[in-house]
Amino acid sequence: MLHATPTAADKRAAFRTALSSGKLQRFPGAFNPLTAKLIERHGFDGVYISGAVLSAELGLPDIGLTTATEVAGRSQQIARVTALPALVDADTGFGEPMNAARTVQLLEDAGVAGMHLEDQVNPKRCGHLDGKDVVDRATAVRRIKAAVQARRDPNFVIAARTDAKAVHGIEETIDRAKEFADAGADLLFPEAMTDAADFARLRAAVDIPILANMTEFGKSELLDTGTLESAGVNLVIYPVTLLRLALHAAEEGLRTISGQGTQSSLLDRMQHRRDLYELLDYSAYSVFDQNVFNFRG
Ligand SMILES: C[C@](O)(C(=O)O)[C@H](CC(=O)O)C(=O)O
Ligand SMILES: [Mg+2]
Repeated sequence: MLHATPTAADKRAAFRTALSSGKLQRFPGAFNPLTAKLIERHGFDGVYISGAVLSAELGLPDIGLTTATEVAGRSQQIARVTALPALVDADTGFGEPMNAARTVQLLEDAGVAGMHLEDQVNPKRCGHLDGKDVVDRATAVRRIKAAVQARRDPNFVIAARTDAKAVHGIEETIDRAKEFADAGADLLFPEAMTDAADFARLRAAVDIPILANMTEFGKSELLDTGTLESAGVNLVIYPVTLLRLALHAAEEGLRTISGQGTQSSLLDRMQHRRDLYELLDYSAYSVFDQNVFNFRG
Protein backbone atom coordinates (compact mmCIF):
# COMPACT_ATOMS: atom_id res chain seq x y z
CA MET A 1 0.00 0.00 0.00
CA LEU A 2 1.10 3.59 -0.76
CA HIS A 3 4.49 2.33 -1.92
CA ALA A 4 6.22 -0.95 -2.75
CA THR A 5 8.00 -2.76 0.07
CA PRO A 6 11.55 -3.40 -1.20
CA THR A 7 13.95 -0.47 -0.86
CA ALA A 8 15.77 1.04 -3.82
CA ALA A 9 18.98 -0.62 -2.56
CA ASP A 10 17.24 -4.04 -2.50
CA LYS A 11 15.93 -3.56 -6.04
CA ARG A 12 19.36 -2.57 -7.35
CA ALA A 13 21.04 -5.57 -5.75
CA ALA A 14 18.37 -7.87 -7.22
CA PHE A 15 18.75 -6.28 -10.66
CA ARG A 16 22.50 -6.83 -10.63
CA THR A 17 22.12 -10.45 -9.68
CA ALA A 18 19.45 -10.96 -12.36
CA LEU A 19 21.64 -9.42 -15.05
CA SER A 20 24.31 -12.03 -14.44
CA SER A 21 21.85 -14.92 -14.03
CA GLY A 22 21.90 -15.97 -17.69
CA LYS A 23 18.11 -15.60 -17.76
CA LEU A 24 16.69 -12.96 -20.11
CA GLN A 25 15.21 -10.05 -18.15
CA ARG A 26 12.03 -8.60 -19.71
CA PHE A 27 11.35 -4.89 -19.08
CA PRO A 28 8.22 -3.45 -20.74
CA GLY A 29 8.00 0.36 -20.74
CA ALA A 30 5.70 1.73 -18.03
CA PHE A 31 4.04 4.88 -19.32
CA ASN A 32 2.90 5.83 -15.83
CA PRO A 33 3.02 4.44 -12.26
CA LEU A 34 -0.20 2.46 -12.78
CA THR A 35 1.17 0.57 -15.78
CA ALA A 36 4.26 -0.28 -13.68
CA LYS A 37 1.89 -2.04 -11.28
CA LEU A 38 0.28 -3.87 -14.20
CA ILE A 39 3.70 -4.98 -15.49
CA GLU A 40 4.54 -6.34 -12.05
CA ARG A 41 1.18 -8.11 -11.82
CA HIS A 42 1.91 -9.89 -15.11
CA GLY A 43 5.14 -11.38 -13.85
CA PHE A 44 7.73 -9.31 -15.71
CA ASP A 45 11.22 -8.79 -14.33
CA GLY A 46 11.40 -5.01 -14.36
CA VAL A 47 10.04 -1.79 -15.82
CA TYR A 48 11.63 0.47 -18.38
CA ILE A 49 11.10 4.24 -18.24
CA SER A 50 11.37 5.54 -21.79
CA GLY A 51 12.47 9.00 -22.88
CA ALA A 52 10.33 8.68 -25.99
CA VAL A 53 7.27 7.93 -23.86
CA LEU A 54 8.04 10.69 -21.35
CA SER A 55 8.33 13.22 -24.17
CA ALA A 56 5.22 11.92 -25.92
CA GLU A 57 3.23 12.14 -22.69
CA LEU A 58 4.16 15.82 -22.52
CA GLY A 59 3.00 16.23 -26.12
CA LEU A 60 6.58 16.62 -27.33
CA PRO A 61 8.77 14.80 -29.87
CA ASP A 62 11.78 12.83 -28.57
CA ILE A 63 14.44 15.40 -29.50
CA GLY A 64 16.08 16.15 -26.18
CA LEU A 65 13.54 18.68 -24.89
CA THR A 66 12.92 17.04 -21.53
CA THR A 67 15.08 17.96 -18.56
CA ALA A 68 16.94 15.87 -15.99
CA THR A 69 14.56 16.95 -13.25
CA GLU A 70 11.47 16.04 -15.31
CA VAL A 71 12.92 12.59 -15.95
CA ALA A 72 13.91 12.16 -12.30
CA GLY A 73 10.45 13.26 -11.11
CA ARG A 74 8.60 10.81 -13.31
CA SER A 75 11.08 8.06 -12.48
CA GLN A 76 10.49 8.53 -8.79
CA GLN A 77 6.70 8.34 -9.22
CA ILE A 78 7.06 5.09 -11.16
CA ALA A 79 9.81 3.44 -9.10
CA ARG A 80 8.08 3.95 -5.76
CA VAL A 81 4.93 1.97 -6.62
CA THR A 82 6.59 -1.21 -7.84
CA ALA A 83 8.74 -3.89 -6.26
CA LEU A 84 10.42 -4.35 -9.64
CA PRO A 85 13.70 -2.66 -10.59
CA ALA A 86 13.32 0.28 -12.99
CA LEU A 87 15.77 1.15 -15.74
CA VAL A 88 15.50 4.72 -16.99
CA ASP A 89 16.49 6.41 -20.23
CA ALA A 90 18.82 9.30 -19.38
CA ASP A 91 19.39 10.28 -23.04
CA THR A 92 22.83 11.94 -23.34
CA GLY A 93 22.95 12.76 -19.62
CA PHE A 94 21.45 16.21 -20.32
CA GLY A 95 24.64 18.07 -21.17
CA GLU A 96 28.35 17.70 -20.52
CA PRO A 97 29.94 14.82 -18.53
CA MET A 98 29.43 16.84 -15.32
CA ASN A 99 25.70 17.02 -16.10
CA ALA A 100 25.69 13.26 -16.68
CA ALA A 101 27.26 12.86 -13.23
CA ARG A 102 24.55 14.98 -11.63
CA THR A 103 21.89 13.02 -13.52
CA VAL A 104 23.20 9.77 -11.98
CA GLN A 105 22.74 11.17 -8.49
CA LEU A 106 19.28 12.58 -9.24
CA LEU A 107 18.21 9.18 -10.55
CA GLU A 108 19.74 7.36 -7.58
CA ASP A 109 17.70 9.66 -5.34
CA ALA A 110 14.62 8.86 -7.46
CA GLY A 111 14.99 5.20 -6.45
CA VAL A 112 15.56 3.63 -9.85
CA ALA A 113 17.88 0.64 -10.29
CA GLY A 114 19.81 1.92 -13.28
CA MET A 115 19.96 4.25 -16.26
CA HIS A 116 21.37 4.39 -19.76
CA LEU A 117 23.51 7.10 -21.27
CA GLU A 118 23.93 7.37 -25.02
CA ASP A 119 26.68 8.66 -27.32
CA GLN A 120 24.48 10.82 -29.56
CA VAL A 121 25.28 14.49 -30.11
CA ASN A 122 23.10 17.03 -28.31
CA PRO A 123 20.28 17.53 -29.13
CA LYS A 124 19.59 13.81 -29.45
CA ARG A 125 16.75 12.24 -31.38
CA CYS A 126 15.01 8.87 -31.44
CA GLY A 127 17.60 6.19 -32.24
CA HIS A 128 15.45 4.77 -35.03
CA LEU A 129 15.24 7.99 -37.03
CA ASP A 130 17.59 8.87 -39.87
CA GLY A 131 19.91 11.84 -39.59
CA LYS A 132 21.17 11.20 -36.05
CA ASP A 133 24.87 11.55 -35.20
CA VAL A 134 27.25 10.40 -32.47
CA VAL A 135 30.00 12.22 -30.57
CA ASP A 136 33.59 11.01 -30.96
CA ARG A 137 34.68 8.04 -28.90
CA ALA A 138 36.75 10.01 -26.39
CA THR A 139 33.79 12.28 -25.56
CA ALA A 140 31.47 9.29 -25.26
CA VAL A 141 33.88 7.52 -22.90
CA ARG A 142 34.14 10.68 -20.76
CA ARG A 143 30.36 10.64 -20.31
CA ILE A 144 30.43 7.04 -19.10
CA LYS A 145 33.41 7.60 -16.79
CA ALA A 146 31.74 10.65 -15.24
CA ALA A 147 28.57 8.63 -14.61
CA VAL A 148 30.44 5.70 -13.09
CA GLN A 149 32.44 7.99 -10.80
CA ALA A 150 29.35 9.87 -9.62
CA ARG A 151 27.46 6.79 -8.53
CA ARG A 152 27.14 6.40 -4.75
CA ASP A 153 25.43 3.00 -4.68
CA PRO A 154 27.82 0.55 -6.37
CA ASN A 155 24.80 -1.55 -7.38
CA PHE A 156 23.24 1.28 -9.42
CA VAL A 157 23.50 -0.02 -12.98
CA ILE A 158 25.05 2.25 -15.60
CA ALA A 159 24.25 1.17 -19.12
CA ALA A 160 26.17 2.59 -22.06
CA ARG A 161 24.12 3.02 -25.21
CA THR A 162 25.78 3.46 -28.54
CA ASP A 163 23.92 4.77 -31.56
CA ALA A 164 26.91 3.98 -33.81
CA LYS A 165 25.29 1.05 -35.66
CA ALA A 166 23.01 3.13 -37.89
CA VAL A 167 25.68 5.80 -38.41
CA HIS A 168 28.99 3.86 -38.74
CA GLY A 169 28.08 0.15 -38.72
CA ILE A 170 28.61 -2.89 -36.50
CA GLU A 171 32.45 -2.69 -36.30
CA GLU A 172 32.35 0.77 -34.74
CA THR A 173 29.54 -0.42 -32.44
CA ILE A 174 31.73 -3.26 -31.18
CA ASP A 175 34.77 -1.00 -30.73
CA ARG A 176 32.72 1.50 -28.74
CA ALA A 177 31.14 -1.27 -26.68
CA LYS A 178 34.59 -2.52 -25.66
CA GLU A 179 35.71 0.97 -24.66
CA PHE A 180 32.52 1.55 -22.66
CA ALA A 181 33.01 -1.75 -20.84
CA ASP A 182 36.59 -0.72 -20.01
CA ALA A 183 35.29 2.65 -18.78
CA GLY A 184 33.14 0.83 -16.20
CA ALA A 185 29.75 0.41 -17.90
CA ASP A 186 27.74 -2.47 -16.43
CA LEU A 187 25.46 -3.08 -19.40
CA LEU A 188 25.62 -2.35 -23.14
CA PHE A 189 22.73 -0.99 -25.16
CA PRO A 190 23.55 -1.25 -28.87
CA GLU A 191 20.83 0.87 -30.52
CA ALA A 192 19.10 0.07 -33.81
CA MET A 193 20.66 -3.37 -34.29
CA THR A 194 19.30 -5.03 -37.41
CA ASP A 195 18.89 -8.71 -36.45
CA ALA A 196 19.98 -11.56 -34.18
CA ALA A 197 23.30 -11.92 -36.00
CA ASP A 198 24.27 -8.38 -34.91
CA PHE A 199 23.62 -9.27 -31.27
CA ALA A 200 25.56 -12.52 -31.59
CA ARG A 201 28.58 -10.64 -33.01
CA LEU A 202 28.56 -8.20 -30.14
CA ARG A 203 28.13 -11.05 -27.64
CA ALA A 204 31.25 -12.74 -29.00
CA ALA A 205 33.26 -9.53 -28.55
CA VAL A 206 32.31 -8.39 -25.02
CA ASP A 207 31.75 -10.03 -21.63
CA ILE A 208 29.32 -7.64 -19.93
CA PRO A 209 25.51 -7.93 -20.20
CA ILE A 210 23.72 -6.75 -23.36
CA LEU A 211 20.32 -5.06 -23.74
CA ALA A 212 18.09 -5.42 -26.81
CA ASN A 213 15.62 -2.69 -27.72
CA MET A 214 12.54 -4.29 -29.30
CA THR A 215 10.79 -1.09 -30.30
CA GLU A 216 8.20 -1.28 -33.06
CA PHE A 217 8.23 0.36 -36.50
CA GLY A 218 11.96 1.06 -36.28
CA LYS A 219 15.18 -0.36 -37.70
CA SER A 220 15.30 -3.58 -35.65
CA GLU A 221 13.68 -6.90 -36.46
CA LEU A 222 11.27 -7.86 -33.63
CA LEU A 223 12.98 -10.92 -32.14
CA ASP A 224 11.23 -13.19 -29.66
CA THR A 225 12.62 -13.96 -26.23
CA GLY A 226 13.99 -17.39 -27.23
CA THR A 227 15.95 -15.90 -30.13
CA LEU A 228 17.30 -13.09 -27.96
CA GLU A 229 18.38 -15.51 -25.25
CA SER A 230 20.16 -17.71 -27.82
CA ALA A 231 21.97 -14.65 -29.17
CA GLY A 232 23.31 -14.02 -25.65
CA VAL A 233 21.13 -11.01 -24.81
CA ASN A 234 20.53 -10.44 -21.07
CA LEU A 235 17.76 -7.84 -21.02
CA VAL A 236 15.02 -6.85 -23.46
CA ILE A 237 13.02 -3.63 -23.38
CA TYR A 238 9.65 -2.98 -25.04
CA PRO A 239 9.87 0.78 -24.51
CA VAL A 240 6.81 2.25 -26.23
CA THR A 241 4.68 -0.89 -26.66
CA LEU A 242 2.11 -0.26 -23.91
CA LEU A 243 1.71 3.39 -24.90
CA ARG A 244 1.15 2.45 -28.54
CA LEU A 245 -1.44 -0.17 -27.56
CA ALA A 246 -3.22 2.21 -25.20
CA LEU A 247 -3.31 5.08 -27.67
CA HIS A 248 -4.61 2.83 -30.43
CA ALA A 249 -7.42 1.67 -28.12
CA ALA A 250 -8.11 5.29 -27.11
CA GLU A 251 -8.40 6.34 -30.76
CA GLU A 252 -10.87 3.55 -31.45
CA GLY A 253 -12.86 4.51 -28.37
CA LEU A 254 -13.06 8.16 -29.38
CA ARG A 255 -14.21 7.17 -32.86
CA THR A 256 -16.92 4.96 -31.38
CA ILE A 257 -18.26 7.57 -28.96
CA SER A 258 -18.23 10.15 -31.70
CA GLY A 259 -19.89 7.86 -34.25
CA GLN A 260 -22.37 5.96 -32.05
CA GLY A 261 -23.12 8.57 -29.42
CA THR A 262 -22.29 6.11 -26.61
CA GLN A 263 -19.42 3.95 -25.41
CA SER A 264 -21.69 1.03 -24.46
CA SER A 265 -20.45 -1.22 -27.29
CA LEU A 266 -16.93 -0.95 -25.85
CA LEU A 267 -17.53 -2.22 -22.31
CA ASP A 268 -16.06 -5.67 -22.89
CA ARG A 269 -12.86 -4.05 -24.20
CA MET A 270 -12.35 -1.98 -21.06
CA GLN A 271 -10.58 -2.81 -17.85
CA HIS A 272 -13.43 -3.22 -15.38
CA ARG A 273 -13.74 -0.84 -12.42
CA ARG A 274 -13.35 -3.90 -10.17
CA ASP A 275 -10.00 -4.85 -11.76
CA LEU A 276 -8.71 -1.29 -11.51
CA TYR A 277 -9.57 -1.20 -7.81
CA GLU A 278 -7.90 -4.53 -7.29
CA LEU A 279 -4.72 -3.31 -9.02
CA LEU A 280 -4.75 -0.24 -6.80
CA ASP A 281 -5.29 -2.37 -3.67
CA TYR A 282 -8.32 -0.30 -2.66
CA SER A 283 -9.34 -2.68 0.10
CA ALA A 284 -6.02 -2.21 1.94
CA TYR A 285 -6.63 1.54 2.02
CA SER A 286 -10.09 1.03 3.52
CA VAL A 287 -8.67 -1.12 6.29
CA PHE A 288 -5.92 1.42 6.94
CA ASP A 289 -8.41 4.26 7.08
CA GLN A 290 -10.68 2.41 9.53
CA ASN A 291 -7.69 1.78 11.77
CA VAL A 292 -6.86 5.45 11.84
CA PHE A 293 -10.50 6.20 12.67
CA ASN A 294 -10.58 3.59 15.42
CA PHE A 295 -7.37 4.90 16.91
CA ARG A 296 -8.78 8.40 17.06
CA GLY A 297 -12.13 7.16 18.39
C1 LIG B 1 14.44 3.35 -26.38
C2 LIG B 1 14.15 4.76 -26.71
O1 LIG B 1 15.32 5.53 -26.51
C3 LIG B 1 13.11 5.33 -25.74
O2 LIG B 1 13.18 6.54 -25.47
O3 LIG B 1 12.23 4.59 -25.34
C4 LIG B 1 13.59 5.00 -28.14
C5 LIG B 1 12.38 4.16 -28.46
C6 LIG B 1 11.62 4.59 -29.71
O4 LIG B 1 11.57 5.79 -30.04
O5 LIG B 1 10.99 3.73 -30.32
C7 LIG B 1 14.73 4.79 -29.14
O6 LIG B 1 14.93 3.66 -29.57
O7 LIG B 1 15.42 5.79 -29.46
MG1 LIG C 1 15.12 7.36 -25.65
